[in-house]
Amino acid sequence: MRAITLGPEGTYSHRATRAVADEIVFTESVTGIVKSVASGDIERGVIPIENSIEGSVTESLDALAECNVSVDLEIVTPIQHALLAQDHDFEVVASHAQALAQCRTYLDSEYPDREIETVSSTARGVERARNDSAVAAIGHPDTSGDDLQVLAEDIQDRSSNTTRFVVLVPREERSVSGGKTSLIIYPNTDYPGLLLELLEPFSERDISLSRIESRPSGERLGDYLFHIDIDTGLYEERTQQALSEIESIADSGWVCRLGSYDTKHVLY
Ligand SMILES: O=C(O)C(=O)Cc1ccccc1
Repeated sequence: MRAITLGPEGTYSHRATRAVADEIVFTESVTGIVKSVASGDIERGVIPIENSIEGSVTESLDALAECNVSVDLEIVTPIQHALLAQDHDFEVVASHAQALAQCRTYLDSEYPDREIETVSSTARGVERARNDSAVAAIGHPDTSGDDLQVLAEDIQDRSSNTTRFVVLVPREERSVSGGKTSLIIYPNTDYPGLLLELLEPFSERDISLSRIESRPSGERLGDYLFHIDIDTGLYEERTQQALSEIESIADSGWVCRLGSYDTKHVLY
């Protein structure tokens, strides 16, 4: 099975993808991964979606809002960051925005005067550090190779740092058989109590939400898409009933069923 994920080699996304694919290709943007799967160029895509310290990867949520791929599996994995550099005399810390945010307290207390550089992935930051002694990277300790030192390990702000990735498949392969479901609701309207109304069909059927996140629709200020994950599968009658009720409330907009899936916990 061929899968595309965030590269270059050595990213956390790469490590997660190894659990589901034997052939892995890389690109430098989450949007590019979603596009490759939607167009049928590559069978699977793996993107980071949410982190226990830093929250949602908004680029991922926005790319999924096109609703042209499906979620087939979620991968949950602990993340332990290391600080990597040629030596201690670095001036810049380069990494993915999520990694920098997950280590904010550490950087503020240990290296308050160093410049921060956001790059497209942790592995890209490691590459920067390998090519430039003025740069340190935050990434997985195994990416240090022969030319970088691991200056510090476990530098994330909380010892428990977990990231959730999703495995994407083309829309035609959408599964209804997993135990969790991801949805996007775009009501395209606004009135007092709208969100309450949209959530009641879940509550009435004892369906628990594991996540709700609003993202701007891009249409106008104050207009939102709601990304919702629930703890039931699309194959369940109560999920179908709740969704048809929600569809009639959101009849000026749309409801996207991204798919039902199970969870794989990956330790590496
Ligand atoms: O840049 C990477 O290595 C990624 O895969 C994105 C990411 C960054 C930080 C934590 C989890 C995923």
